[in-house]
Amino acid sequence: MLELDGLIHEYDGARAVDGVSLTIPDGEFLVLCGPNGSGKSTLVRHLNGLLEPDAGRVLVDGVDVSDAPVAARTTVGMAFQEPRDQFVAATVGGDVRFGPENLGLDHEEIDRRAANALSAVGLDGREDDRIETLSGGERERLAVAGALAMEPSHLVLDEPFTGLDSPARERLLARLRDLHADGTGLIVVTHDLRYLLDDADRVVCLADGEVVVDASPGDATEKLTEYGVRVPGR
Ligand SMILES: Nc1ncnc2c1ncn2[C@@H]1O[C@H](COP(=O)(O)OP(=O)(O)OP(=O)(O)O)[C@@H](O)[C@H]1O
Repeated sequence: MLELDGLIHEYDGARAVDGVSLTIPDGEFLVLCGPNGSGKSTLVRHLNGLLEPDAGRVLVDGVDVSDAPVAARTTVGMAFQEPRDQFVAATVGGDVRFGPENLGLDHEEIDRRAANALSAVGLDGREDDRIETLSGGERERLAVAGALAMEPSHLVLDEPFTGLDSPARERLLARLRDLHADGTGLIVVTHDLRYLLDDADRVVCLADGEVVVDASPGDATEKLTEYGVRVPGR
């Protein structure tokens, strides 16, 4: 379970997250939406200790993330919108294998995870490609594959559909549905709900760093348009 308790984050005195409290049960598929600059990326970076709260607490399975950042990073996997700094190896295969290797898994398991993750994002057969030769969209897909390969209990994806064409988007959506069915918690950050609303359990919308909607997808849609979030059929 993930718990945010009165989370506040400021950049040079400007409040990006303004007292957010949320409990996210294991296995929940949560969509986190809101207009540009509403604090979504800042909020999710707290879930695995990439940022430290100015006030409030973040707990992963009851343990404060500040006390156990390594455990939090194993439990909560994350892939970002602009993955420039996320790569640790020179090649696609090296990068996607890096996380599982660090978990000390055996070779067969690492091979299985790497193959599954690359296939989910349509980068199968590209293991030997150098990352510097990938397009922007391919880099985003590789960042998602790196998070998938960790097989974390909670997977956080920040705008994962941005660089994807329609077949790639469908493939990733299918993988997310499978993960959810298998019990993985998903938190997908997006300002465009059109691809996700049918699958999500819950929609949370931020505006100016505060939670303004926290509802089932069916109940949330009417309010979301007020906050500039695209919903199906609108
Ligand atoms: N590293 C930073 N330094 C200073 N201010 C920042 C930094 N990162 C974000 N901010 C500011 O904090 C606020 C929240 O930004 P954040 O990126 O969390 O929002 P977001 O909802 O993810 O936005 P977007 O949808 O545009 O990605 C914005 O006003 C932004 O300008």
